[in-house]
Amino acid sequence: MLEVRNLTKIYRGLPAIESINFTIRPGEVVGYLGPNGSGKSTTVKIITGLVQPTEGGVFFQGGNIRHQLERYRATLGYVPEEAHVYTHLTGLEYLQLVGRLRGMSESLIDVRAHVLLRLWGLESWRHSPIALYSKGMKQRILLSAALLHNPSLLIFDEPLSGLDVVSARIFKDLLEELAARGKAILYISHVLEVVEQVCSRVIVLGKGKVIADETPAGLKLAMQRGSLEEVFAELVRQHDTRTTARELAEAISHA
Ligand SMILES: Nc1ncnc2c1ncn2[C@@H]1O[C@H](COP(=O)(O)OP(=O)(O)OP(=O)(O)O)[C@@H](O)[C@H]1O
Repeated sequence: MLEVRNLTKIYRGLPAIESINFTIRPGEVVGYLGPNGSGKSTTVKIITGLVQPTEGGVFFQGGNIRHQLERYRATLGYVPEEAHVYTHLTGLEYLQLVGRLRGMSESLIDVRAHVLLRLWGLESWRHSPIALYSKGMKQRILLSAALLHNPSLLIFDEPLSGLDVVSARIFKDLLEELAARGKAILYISHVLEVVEQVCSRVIVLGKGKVIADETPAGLKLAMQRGSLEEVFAELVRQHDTRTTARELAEAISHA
Protein backbone atom coordinates (compact mmCIF):
# COMPACT_ATOMS: atom_id res chain seq x y z
CA MET A 1 0.00 0.00 0.00
CA LEU A 2 2.80 2.44 0.95
CA GLU A 3 6.20 2.29 -0.65
CA VAL A 4 9.09 4.48 0.41
CA ARG A 5 11.56 4.42 -2.46
CA ASN A 6 15.18 5.49 -2.25
CA LEU A 7 14.39 8.40 0.06
CA THR A 8 17.17 10.87 0.79
CA LYS A 9 16.94 14.24 2.53
CA ILE A 10 19.90 16.58 2.75
CA TYR A 11 19.89 19.46 5.22
CA ARG A 12 22.70 21.99 4.86
CA GLY A 13 24.89 19.54 2.95
CA LEU A 14 24.38 16.74 5.47
CA PRO A 15 22.08 13.73 4.89
CA ALA A 16 19.37 13.36 7.56
CA ILE A 17 18.25 10.17 5.79
CA GLU A 18 19.95 8.31 2.96
CA SER A 19 18.47 5.86 0.42
CA ILE A 20 15.64 4.65 2.67
CA ASN A 21 13.53 1.86 1.17
CA PHE A 22 10.61 0.03 2.76
CA THR A 23 6.99 -0.92 2.18
CA ILE A 24 3.96 -1.23 4.44
CA ARG A 25 1.27 -3.63 3.27
CA PRO A 26 -2.37 -3.67 4.36
CA GLY A 27 -2.71 -5.40 7.74
CA GLU A 28 0.86 -4.65 8.82
CA VAL A 29 1.90 -2.72 11.93
CA VAL A 30 5.45 -1.63 11.17
CA GLY A 31 7.65 -0.26 13.96
CA TYR A 32 10.04 2.54 12.99
CA LEU A 33 12.88 2.73 15.46
CA GLY A 34 16.15 4.53 15.82
CA PRO A 35 18.21 6.57 18.28
CA ASN A 36 17.67 10.33 18.62
CA GLY A 37 18.62 12.10 15.42
CA SER A 38 18.60 8.94 13.28
CA GLY A 39 16.01 10.34 10.86
CA LYS A 40 12.59 9.07 12.02
CA SER A 41 10.85 12.47 12.06
CA THR A 42 12.42 13.43 8.74
CA THR A 43 10.99 10.25 7.15
CA VAL A 44 7.56 10.89 8.68
CA LYS A 45 7.53 14.52 7.48
CA ILE A 46 8.17 13.27 3.95
CA ILE A 47 5.60 10.45 4.19
CA THR A 48 2.94 12.89 5.40
CA GLY A 49 3.78 15.24 2.51
CA LEU A 50 4.98 18.08 4.76
CA VAL A 51 8.54 18.03 3.45
CA GLN A 52 9.92 17.26 -0.03
CA PRO A 53 12.70 14.68 -0.29
CA THR A 54 16.00 15.62 -1.93
CA GLU A 55 15.85 12.31 -3.81
CA GLY A 56 13.41 9.42 -4.10
CA GLY A 57 9.71 9.39 -3.42
CA VAL A 58 6.74 8.02 -1.50
CA PHE A 59 4.26 5.91 -3.44
CA PHE A 60 0.74 5.19 -2.26
CA GLN A 61 -1.16 2.46 -4.08
CA GLY A 62 1.37 2.77 -6.89
CA GLY A 63 1.23 6.56 -7.41
CA ASN A 64 3.67 9.20 -6.20
CA ILE A 65 2.00 11.12 -3.34
CA ARG A 66 3.20 14.44 -4.78
CA HIS A 67 0.88 13.96 -7.75
CA GLN A 68 -2.19 13.22 -5.62
CA LEU A 69 -1.46 15.00 -2.33
CA GLU A 70 -5.04 15.94 -1.47
CA ARG A 71 -6.48 12.51 -2.27
CA TYR A 72 -3.58 10.86 -0.42
CA ARG A 73 -4.09 13.00 2.71
CA ALA A 74 -7.75 11.97 2.77
CA THR A 75 -6.62 8.37 3.30
CA LEU A 76 -4.01 9.22 5.92
CA GLY A 77 -4.42 9.45 9.71
CA TYR A 78 -1.52 10.91 11.65
CA VAL A 79 -0.89 11.36 15.36
CA PRO A 80 2.26 13.51 15.75
CA GLU A 81 4.45 13.35 18.82
CA GLU A 82 3.98 17.04 19.52
CA ALA A 83 0.64 18.18 18.23
CA HIS A 84 -0.55 21.75 18.07
CA VAL A 85 -4.18 21.58 19.07
CA TYR A 86 -6.53 24.57 19.15
CA THR A 87 -7.06 24.41 22.90
CA HIS A 88 -9.78 27.07 22.94
CA LEU A 89 -12.01 24.64 21.03
CA THR A 90 -14.01 21.96 22.82
CA GLY A 91 -13.24 18.32 22.07
CA LEU A 92 -16.34 18.06 19.89
CA GLU A 93 -15.58 21.33 18.04
CA TYR A 94 -12.04 20.12 17.33
CA LEU A 95 -13.27 16.86 15.82
CA GLN A 96 -15.87 18.80 13.79
CA LEU A 97 -13.13 21.10 12.46
CA VAL A 98 -10.88 18.16 11.52
CA GLY A 99 -13.80 16.36 9.84
CA ARG A 100 -14.73 19.45 7.78
CA LEU A 101 -11.12 19.96 6.71
CA ARG A 102 -11.19 16.40 5.42
CA GLY A 103 -14.37 17.04 3.48
CA MET A 104 -16.60 14.75 5.55
CA SER A 105 -20.36 15.38 5.64
CA GLU A 106 -21.78 17.04 8.78
CA SER A 107 -23.95 14.01 9.54
CA LEU A 108 -21.03 11.57 9.30
CA ILE A 109 -18.82 13.85 11.45
CA ASP A 110 -21.59 14.03 14.04
CA VAL A 111 -22.09 10.26 14.25
CA ARG A 112 -18.38 9.37 14.27
CA ALA A 113 -17.35 12.15 16.70
CA HIS A 114 -19.98 11.13 19.25
CA VAL A 115 -19.07 7.44 19.04
CA LEU A 116 -15.32 8.15 19.35
CA LEU A 117 -15.82 10.55 22.27
CA ARG A 118 -18.07 8.03 24.05
CA LEU A 119 -15.72 5.07 23.51
CA TRP A 120 -12.70 7.06 24.74
CA GLY A 121 -14.64 8.12 27.85
CA LEU A 122 -14.74 11.80 26.83
CA GLU A 123 -18.48 12.21 26.30
CA SER A 124 -19.07 14.32 29.42
CA TRP A 125 -16.11 16.54 28.43
CA ARG A 126 -17.21 17.12 24.84
CA HIS A 127 -18.37 20.70 25.47
CA SER A 128 -15.32 21.67 27.60
CA PRO A 129 -12.34 23.50 26.03
CA ILE A 130 -9.37 21.21 25.33
CA ALA A 131 -7.28 23.61 27.45
CA LEU A 132 -8.95 22.00 30.49
CA TYR A 133 -8.14 18.42 29.40
CA SER A 134 -5.40 16.35 31.01
CA LYS A 135 -2.49 15.17 28.82
CA GLY A 136 -4.06 11.71 28.38
CA MET A 137 -7.43 13.24 27.46
CA LYS A 138 -5.75 15.44 24.82
CA GLN A 139 -4.01 12.36 23.45
CA ARG A 140 -7.38 10.55 23.19
CA ILE A 141 -8.75 13.51 21.21
CA LEU A 142 -5.74 13.35 18.86
CA LEU A 143 -6.27 9.62 18.36
CA SER A 144 -9.97 10.26 17.66
CA ALA A 145 -9.09 12.98 15.15
CA ALA A 146 -6.70 10.63 13.32
CA LEU A 147 -9.34 7.90 13.10
CA LEU A 148 -12.39 10.07 12.33
CA HIS A 149 -12.28 9.65 8.52
CA ASN A 150 -11.48 5.92 8.66
CA PRO A 151 -8.08 6.27 6.96
CA SER A 152 -6.39 3.29 5.33
CA LEU A 153 -2.88 4.42 6.34
CA LEU A 154 -2.12 5.42 9.93
CA ILE A 155 1.04 6.95 11.36
CA PHE A 156 1.41 7.03 15.13
CA ASP A 157 4.35 8.84 16.75
CA GLU A 158 4.64 7.84 20.44
CA PRO A 159 0.85 7.34 20.61
CA LEU A 160 0.81 6.03 24.20
CA SER A 161 2.26 9.29 25.50
CA GLY A 162 0.22 10.34 28.54
CA LEU A 163 -2.30 7.49 28.27
CA ASP A 164 -3.22 5.66 31.48
CA VAL A 165 -3.06 1.87 31.76
CA VAL A 166 -6.62 1.22 30.57
CA SER A 167 -6.45 3.65 27.61
CA ALA A 168 -3.05 2.24 26.60
CA ARG A 169 -4.52 -1.26 26.65
CA ILE A 170 -7.48 -0.15 24.54
CA PHE A 171 -5.09 1.48 22.07
CA LYS A 172 -2.90 -1.62 21.75
CA ASP A 173 -5.97 -3.80 21.14
CA LEU A 174 -7.27 -1.19 18.70
CA LEU A 175 -4.06 -1.50 16.66
CA GLU A 176 -4.75 -5.22 16.30
CA GLU A 177 -8.36 -4.54 15.25
CA LEU A 178 -7.29 -1.93 12.69
CA ALA A 179 -4.63 -4.21 11.23
CA ALA A 180 -7.18 -7.04 10.98
CA ARG A 181 -9.36 -4.63 8.99
CA GLY A 182 -6.53 -4.12 6.47
CA LYS A 183 -5.12 -0.78 7.64
CA ALA A 184 -1.42 -0.14 7.07
CA ILE A 185 0.19 1.25 10.21
CA LEU A 186 3.55 2.91 10.91
CA TYR A 187 4.39 2.99 14.61
CA ILE A 188 7.22 5.24 15.80
CA SER A 189 8.36 4.77 19.37
CA HIS A 190 11.27 4.48 21.74
CA VAL A 191 9.26 2.12 24.00
CA LEU A 192 10.65 -1.12 22.63
CA GLU A 193 8.69 -3.37 24.98
CA VAL A 194 5.45 -2.13 23.42
CA VAL A 195 6.89 -2.18 19.89
CA GLU A 196 7.70 -5.85 20.42
CA GLN A 197 4.08 -6.51 21.48
CA VAL A 198 2.27 -4.62 18.73
CA CYS A 199 4.46 -4.64 15.62
CA SER A 200 4.50 -7.36 12.99
CA ARG A 201 7.74 -5.94 11.57
CA VAL A 202 10.34 -3.46 12.72
CA ILE A 203 12.58 -1.16 10.74
CA VAL A 204 15.66 0.07 12.60
CA LEU A 205 17.37 3.27 11.50
CA GLY A 206 20.96 4.11 12.30
CA LYS A 207 22.48 7.44 11.21
CA GLY A 208 19.85 7.94 8.52
CA LYS A 209 20.04 4.45 7.01
CA VAL A 210 17.93 1.33 7.38
CA ILE A 211 20.03 -1.18 9.30
CA ALA A 212 17.31 -3.81 9.87
CA ASP A 213 13.86 -4.66 8.48
CA GLU A 214 12.54 -7.87 10.04
CA THR A 215 9.91 -9.37 12.32
CA PRO A 216 10.71 -8.92 16.05
CA ALA A 217 11.01 -12.71 16.40
CA GLY A 218 13.29 -12.93 13.32
CA LEU A 219 15.56 -10.19 14.69
CA LYS A 220 15.84 -11.82 18.11
CA LEU A 221 16.62 -15.19 16.53
CA ALA A 222 19.16 -13.82 14.05
CA MET A 223 21.00 -11.86 16.72
CA GLN A 224 20.51 -14.42 19.49
CA ARG A 225 19.05 -11.90 21.88
CA GLY A 226 16.13 -12.31 24.29
CA SER A 227 14.43 -8.95 23.77
CA LEU A 228 14.02 -6.30 21.11
CA GLU A 229 15.74 -3.85 23.45
CA GLU A 230 18.91 -5.98 23.44
CA VAL A 231 18.73 -6.36 19.65
CA PHE A 232 18.33 -2.59 19.28
CA ALA A 233 21.29 -1.82 21.59
CA GLU A 234 23.45 -4.22 19.58
CA LEU A 235 22.30 -2.90 16.19
CA VAL A 236 22.85 0.77 16.93
CA ARG A 237 25.95 -0.05 18.98
CA GLN A 238 24.84 2.08 21.87
CA HIS A 239 27.72 2.88 24.13
CA ASP A 240 28.05 1.66 27.67
CA THR A 241 24.95 3.24 29.21
CA ARG A 242 25.90 2.25 32.80
CA THR A 243 29.22 4.10 32.56
CA THR A 244 27.56 7.22 31.11
CA ALA A 245 24.93 7.16 33.89
CA ARG A 246 27.64 6.91 36.56
CA GLU A 247 29.67 9.71 34.95
CA LEU A 248 26.56 11.94 34.84
CA ALA A 249 25.81 11.30 38.52
CA GLU A 250 29.46 11.96 39.42
CA ALA A 251 29.64 15.12 37.28
CA ILE A 252 26.84 16.80 39.22
CA SER A 253 28.13 15.73 42.64
CA HIS A 254 31.57 17.40 42.11
CA ALA A 255 31.15 21.17 42.16
N1 LIG B 1 14.97 21.33 9.47
C1 LIG B 1 16.18 20.81 9.67
N2 LIG B 1 17.29 21.50 9.36
C2 LIG B 1 18.53 20.97 9.55
N3 LIG B 1 18.76 19.74 10.05
C3 LIG B 1 17.68 19.00 10.39
C4 LIG B 1 16.36 19.48 10.22
N4 LIG B 1 15.49 18.52 10.64
C5 LIG B 1 16.26 17.47 11.05
N5 LIG B 1 17.57 17.76 10.90
C6 LIG B 1 18.69 16.86 11.22
O1 LIG B 1 18.43 15.60 10.62
C7 LIG B 1 18.85 14.53 11.48
C8 LIG B 1 17.69 13.59 11.73
O2 LIG B 1 16.73 14.26 12.57
P1 LIG B 1 15.29 13.66 12.90
O3 LIG B 1 14.55 14.73 13.66
O4 LIG B 1 14.69 13.13 11.66
O5 LIG B 1 15.68 12.45 13.88
P2 LIG B 1 14.75 11.55 14.83
O6 LIG B 1 15.18 10.14 14.59
O7 LIG B 1 13.32 11.87 14.60
O8 LIG B 1 15.19 12.01 16.28
P3 LIG B 1 14.38 12.01 17.70
O9 LIG B 1 14.31 10.57 18.16
O10 LIG B 1 15.31 12.81 18.59
O11 LIG B 1 13.07 12.67 17.49
C9 LIG B 1 19.43 15.18 12.72
O12 LIG B 1 20.82 15.25 12.59
C10 LIG B 1 18.82 16.59 12.71
O13 LIG B 1 19.65 17.52 13.32
